Amino acid sequence: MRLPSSAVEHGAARVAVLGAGSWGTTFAKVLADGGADVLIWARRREVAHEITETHRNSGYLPGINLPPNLRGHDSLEHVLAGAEQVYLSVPSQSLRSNLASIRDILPPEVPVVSLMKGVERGTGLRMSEVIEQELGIDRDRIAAVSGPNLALEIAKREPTAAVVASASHETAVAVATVASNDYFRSFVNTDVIGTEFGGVLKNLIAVAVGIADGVGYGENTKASIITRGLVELSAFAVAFGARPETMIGLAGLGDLIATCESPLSRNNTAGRLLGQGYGFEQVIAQMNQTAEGLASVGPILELAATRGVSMPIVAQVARVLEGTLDPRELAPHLATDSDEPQPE
Ligand SMILES: NC(=O)c1ccc[n+]([C@@H]2O[C@H](COP(=O)([O-])OP(=O)(O)OC[C@H]3O[C@@H](n4cnc5c(N)ncnc54)[C@H](O)[C@@H]3O)[C@@H](O)[C@H]2O)c1
Ligand SMILES: O=P(O)(O)OC[C@H](O)CO
Repeated sequence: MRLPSSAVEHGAARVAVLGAGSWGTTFAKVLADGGADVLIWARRREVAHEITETHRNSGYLPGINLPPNLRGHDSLEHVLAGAEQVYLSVPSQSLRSNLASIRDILPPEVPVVSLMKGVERGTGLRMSEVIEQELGIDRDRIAAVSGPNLALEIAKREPTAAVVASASHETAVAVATVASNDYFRSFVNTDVIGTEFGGVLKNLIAVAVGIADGVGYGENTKASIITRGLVELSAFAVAFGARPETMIGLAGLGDLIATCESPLSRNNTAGRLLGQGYGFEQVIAQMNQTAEGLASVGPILELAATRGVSMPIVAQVARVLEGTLDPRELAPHLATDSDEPQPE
């Protein structure tokens, strides 16, 4: 495999980012601010044009100036040609169809990096699994980035850390080398399962915290949901092969704190609207950005059932979404299987 870190040593790495929403654009800025020569693919020509000509993506990152070494284009062929690393940041449910469009034009051997935090409805597959399946590439070429990474804060250069996970340590290091700068530090690990599931599951707990917020409950309720949520997400991820320590790292606890505490979080916002009494369809209509948690609830509960993992908080979120549980009834102490006192 080509190791792009060498490209950094000898000059700017040429990287491609697919998806020009808030995270794709912010991550492209992270890469560009780290010295890479970045081309970002936008579905809409006017967005690509705005990025290149005015160094803005005003629909997603209002008030943020983008660097000149970040340019936009609406042609996948153009963006991928010559890329040494490829980053993917489209909504999780659209990943598979987007991969079908790049399968034949992906440069050989280059790392493919998921920036996404969802699982695929219908299959329950993590994004790296969808990439492996749809592109037919070796898993050593695939990496996933996750962590406490609220886009707008990072776009403003607020210091942040993330973790790059790959089955191949070399790939993780190559990606982390390019995806680091003076305000964004990438750590590495080889626990792809834990890193990806951390990003997916914290979204669901953030919806629950948002619901509690919307109802008007205070800090005790939210802290209880976050703490019990960490137990729940760790039990789930470990049952699927994650390392326990990953779940208390940046991609687990770190992201859980950021997403549950921030009004910038779309998942938290969606939960708050539910807690205020809006129905699922009304919430969807009010969201103009992707809240991955809403689509992940079903597949996560299906996966949990296959391994006998109890997920009381996520199950309650599902019931609020389907309208069978009053948001005021959501409670962090409820267990799905027993009313008897449980060990913490
Ligand atoms: N925004 C964040 O703070 C943040 C941080 C970390 C990870 N993420 C993850 O990044 C991923 C992308 O989220 P985002 O925040 O950029 O979402 P977004 O809603 O801001 O942008 C999504 C982008 O995908 C495009 N898109 C929509 N449907 C598409 C389709 N069918 N095919 C191709 N492109 C399509 C949209 O036009 C838009 O450019 C999600 O999995 C999210 O969980 C987001
Ligand atoms: O806005 P959210 O809820 O998708 O969260 C954004 C990031 O995942 C936070 O790390």
